Amino acid sequence: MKDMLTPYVTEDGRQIGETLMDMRNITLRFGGVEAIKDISFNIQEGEIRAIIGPNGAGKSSMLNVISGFYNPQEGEVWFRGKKRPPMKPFQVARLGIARTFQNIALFEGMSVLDNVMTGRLNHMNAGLFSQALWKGRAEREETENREAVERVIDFLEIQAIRKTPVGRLPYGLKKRVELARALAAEPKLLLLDEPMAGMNVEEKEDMSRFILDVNDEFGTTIALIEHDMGVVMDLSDRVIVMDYGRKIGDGTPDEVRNNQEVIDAYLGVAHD
Ligand SMILES: Nc1ncnc2c1ncn2[C@@H]1O[C@H](COP(=O)(O)OP(=O)(O)OP(=O)(O)O)[C@@H](O)[C@H]1O
Repeated sequence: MKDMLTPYVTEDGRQIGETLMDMRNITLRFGGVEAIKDISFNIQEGEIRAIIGPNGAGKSSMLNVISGFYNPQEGEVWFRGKKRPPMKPFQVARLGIARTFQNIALFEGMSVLDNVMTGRLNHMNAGLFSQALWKGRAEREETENREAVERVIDFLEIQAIRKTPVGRLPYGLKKRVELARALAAEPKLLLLDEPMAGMNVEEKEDMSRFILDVNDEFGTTIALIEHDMGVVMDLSDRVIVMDYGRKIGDGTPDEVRNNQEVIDAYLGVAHD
């Protein structure tokens, strides 16, 4: 296997950079349940990195550790060359990590535009007091936020529904709006929790295209959990396979496909 810790160029010519996120010996427990058992892996700048595994393997728990929803009992989280102390999710978001959720978490009564705008909250620094003191700065910030939101709305081709309340949209479009909101934050690392869940074939194709375009055009590094194996193998540069809280495989889609332990886990071979 090639040394993935150094920058490399993918088969489709994308430049992958240095390590962006480094998870070192992570263990996460819920009471007596070890959801993550001593797992290490890295995510390199520009990569599309998938986490797969059977139900209950610990995938969501891992995404929740990355996004600060859970702080692991053991191990270290390194981001952009610095060890990250235990943090709250909003602090992690400020570092440049945005996410979408398995069950869509949008404001159903609000328009698409307003929902996407909430993705800019981390960029809104001018409080009421400073707005009064430095009106110019607050106005500049407002313009920047509007422009960032409009860019994302154009990019994800949701201009036509920008005024529509999210509650009236079909499922596939809601998922796209959620992606838009995460992207509006201009994250360094984008976490997608089952972006294709519940979608039909056409919606999955659209979502795959948008994920690839986001990665290609914005250079956003992406980590995703996804159950659709075809999608995972097509989209990802490298795949981590979890089973019962352990990491049983890590490598390119081909390496993972040919890993006997991974094959056994998916075929349901009994554990000792
Ligand atoms: N908040 C929690 N409290 C207690 N146990 C939990 C909690 N969250 C997850 N677990 C347990 O941790 C283990 C891993 O769960 P997790 O949801 O991370 O798996 P998963 O691979 O994402 O599963 P799925 O594919 O079904 O979403 C499971 O045994 C689960 O019951």
